[in-house]
Amino acid sequence: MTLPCAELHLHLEGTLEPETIFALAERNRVTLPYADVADLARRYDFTDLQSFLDLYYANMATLRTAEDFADMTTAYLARAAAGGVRHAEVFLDPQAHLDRGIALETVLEGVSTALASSEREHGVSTGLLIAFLRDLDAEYALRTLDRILALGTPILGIGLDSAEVGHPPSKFAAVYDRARAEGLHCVAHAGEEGPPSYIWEALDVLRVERVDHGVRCLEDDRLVDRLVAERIPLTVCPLSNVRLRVVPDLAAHPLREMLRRGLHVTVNSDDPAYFGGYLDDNVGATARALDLTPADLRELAENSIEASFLDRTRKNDLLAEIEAAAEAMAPGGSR
Ligand code: HPA
Ligand SMILES: [Zn+2]
Repeated sequence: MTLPCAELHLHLEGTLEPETIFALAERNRVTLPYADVADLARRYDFTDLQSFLDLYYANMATLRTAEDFADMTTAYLARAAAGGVRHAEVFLDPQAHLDRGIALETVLEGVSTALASSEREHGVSTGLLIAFLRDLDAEYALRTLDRILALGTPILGIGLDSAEVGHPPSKFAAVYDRARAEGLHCVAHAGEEGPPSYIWEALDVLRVERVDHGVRCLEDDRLVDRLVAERIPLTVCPLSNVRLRVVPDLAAHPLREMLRRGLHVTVNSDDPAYFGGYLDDNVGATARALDLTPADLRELAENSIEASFLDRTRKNDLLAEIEAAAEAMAPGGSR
């Protein structure tokens, strides 16, 4: 059994399983360049972030209608709930769909409809983070943000994803200023493939409240000290880091070192359909590879709640659920 927790780093489009991609292709009469599901699954042998992104964007061609976006979101929420997720703050890449000629309204309607019924249907509260593609220009991001705000779709905040190296956070200063002025939360991918200086920029220029990935902070002691002192959460994704060769294998993953150094780390799945597992799979595999203790697992679950953008009351309720579950799992407990 996994402890109740929050998932804070999850790309909805990264939850499209090979079987779903084929089902959507058939429904929308999209011709895929793969012979069958097994042929597609064989291509999930990535060498770096870009090799994954190429396939990730290509497979989005199967998403056409609001129903497709709703079904993708619902399938994720059901699977996440089964793995102990009680709150999810999820990324969506609207520009990747706009660039394929899908209307913003279609994308947002499908996703937000599924998110709105999640608490009732899956017991998972939700928030939507709009991610901007950092390899595209900042003016396009700003235009897209303005259009989303004009539509009035409820959103929790913004993030920055896609190809990191060569696209430092400072490029998006104006976008983050605008989002903050609108009362939105601000997060950004930094220090996945990019250097520690990108994490500094995300903090100093974008003034992010959380850093997505951030594992390369360990190359800079002064940066680690700052992240600890300011209690900035890092949304770490262990299986993603292995599959994108940020680390050689799980046994070499720095998660335990990060915990020991006092960093506010959480475990997340990033793109679970592509990287070999959902949040519970990430926690389980990492716990085995790194010999994490029950106290470590409880700290990770508690961190995920504290690092979320939930209000204090809901955080306290979920922390109480974690405490009860941890006690039930302890030797002599009821489970
Ligand atoms: O892990 C990621 N990194 C950057 N961009 C992404 N887009 C989806 N997943 C990722
Ligand atoms: Zn990510």
